[in-house]
Amino acid sequence: MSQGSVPLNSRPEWQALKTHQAELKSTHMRELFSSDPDRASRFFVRGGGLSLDYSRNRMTDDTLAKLMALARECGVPERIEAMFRGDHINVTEKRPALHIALRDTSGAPIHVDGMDIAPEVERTLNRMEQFVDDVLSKRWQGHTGKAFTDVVSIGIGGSFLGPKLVSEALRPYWHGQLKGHYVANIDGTQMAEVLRRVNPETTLFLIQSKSFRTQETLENSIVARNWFLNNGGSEDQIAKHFVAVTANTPEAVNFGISEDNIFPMWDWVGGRYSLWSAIGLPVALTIGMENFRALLSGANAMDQHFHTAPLEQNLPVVMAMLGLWYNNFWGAETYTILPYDHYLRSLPAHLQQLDMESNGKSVTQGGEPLTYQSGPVIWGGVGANGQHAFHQLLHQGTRLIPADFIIPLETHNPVASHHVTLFANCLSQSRALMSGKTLDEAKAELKAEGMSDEEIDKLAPHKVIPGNKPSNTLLMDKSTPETVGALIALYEHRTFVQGIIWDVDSFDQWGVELGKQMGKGILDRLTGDAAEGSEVIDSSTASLIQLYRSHHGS
Ligand SMILES: O=P(O)(O)OC[C@H]1O[C@](O)(CO)[C@@H](O)[C@@H]1O
Repeated sequence: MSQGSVPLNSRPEWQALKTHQAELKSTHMRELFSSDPDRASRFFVRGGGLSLDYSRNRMTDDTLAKLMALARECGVPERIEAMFRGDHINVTEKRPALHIALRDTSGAPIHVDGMDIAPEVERTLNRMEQFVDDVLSKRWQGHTGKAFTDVVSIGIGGSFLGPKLVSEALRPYWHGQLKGHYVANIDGTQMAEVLRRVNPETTLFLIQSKSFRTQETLENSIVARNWFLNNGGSEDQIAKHFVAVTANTPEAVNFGISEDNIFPMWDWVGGRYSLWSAIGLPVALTIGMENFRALLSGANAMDQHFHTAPLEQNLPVVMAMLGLWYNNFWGAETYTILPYDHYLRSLPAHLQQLDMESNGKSVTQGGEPLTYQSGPVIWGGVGANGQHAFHQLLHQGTRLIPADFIIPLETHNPVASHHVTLFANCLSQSRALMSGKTLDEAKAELKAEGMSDEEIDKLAPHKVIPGNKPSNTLLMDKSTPETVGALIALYEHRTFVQGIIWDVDSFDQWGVELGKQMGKGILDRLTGDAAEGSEVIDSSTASLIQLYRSHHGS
């Protein structure tokens, strides 16, 4: 629902933040720390097993109060309630967004249009459990009676990024019986590389597509089926090797998947929020159902926190409002995610889809053009590698890029003194971003090295690091199913809260449709199948098509 007639950026709470930003602009975070020794303990919040130090932000108590006033004015508490109640918060598609229901193990009813969906969620989890158990106990085997050794998951976007992230994040929990592979891309190289490594007698394929209409997934699934049939399998054995997860059972059946092998999805779960559903099957198969349920319960702990904590102590809300502070009041165009944990290396890619597909919008829920910025560009990479690559720009570039540092207090792999060194790297990066180095400090350093005054004057400006670069530090005890679940749920809710303030529909993705629609026409032209009198296309596309066709002699 649109939030009334006063545009967001004309409201008093917004204007107050604008004025406040102008006042705070010339204050360096160094000053904020030196004038306020309790800062770190005050700007610290815990929730769902995670802890957040957000003291290294361009903010004071007043900033927090003003940000929360804006959150209240925009109806954040009411919209959180609406989500948990199952209201149609996805307004353009007229449906709820109830990923929280997938991890609610309380048994309490959750209604979608008057129907309690909790029993269906539990039934599906039990079916997943049975399936995982059948495969792992070798009751469900390949067509020649051999146990499965590999699972190939075919899906793209939300039917790929979430499960892949969680599989990697929970590598220490793999039971080792099954090796997981993911194929998303329509670039045939990915499929070819996977098929080269697996055996048709011992490979299980999971076709993951909510719509069962996604071209990449369908074409890859056809390749997998043909490969199976050309390598010893027969039509009536497909049921032993192909399982689907979809909300579109008729299409999956049409494709040749046995109805018994189809796990449900629901239209009240968005693709990028679906890893908690049967789309998580590749994860459950590699870590076991008990660990998968622990993942759900970690996410549920974050849901409870999000639902009940006051805004000022609400982790997703605090992170959302700080992100918005830089996005809308300080001109930050991008936001970086820096996991200091090798197991979380795919987190930036997952959050990129989660956030950019959700909040990459330019009209309000009521269809009015936005007169302020919505979601930023999300990017990132694993620390400490990034320190030797892109961190230079964070430290000395001209852009303001807020960062989230994410690190577990304990590693699964206590190799030499690596973890404590990694931890030191993480803390020193966020500290360096905050404090920087002044010209006087740079000069003093060079002087101590014995450099001449003339050389110092030339070199010192290059050694100045402005600092005052904001970051959050998110901590967890260890990367476990529970903490990884909570971490992903935290970012889901952070995204939702920002969408509330910007008054966009965070649960639709109409923008991706145009490329899909145009793809068919261009494919027909590339293959020479375009009908007479097809739509006129621009000269750039036409000449690139020509280039491709002449390269292929057509
Ligand atoms: O699960 P499906 O229906 O194949 O869709 C895959 C992905 O495609 C998208 O629609 C974007 O193209 C995503 O929202 C979704 O996660």
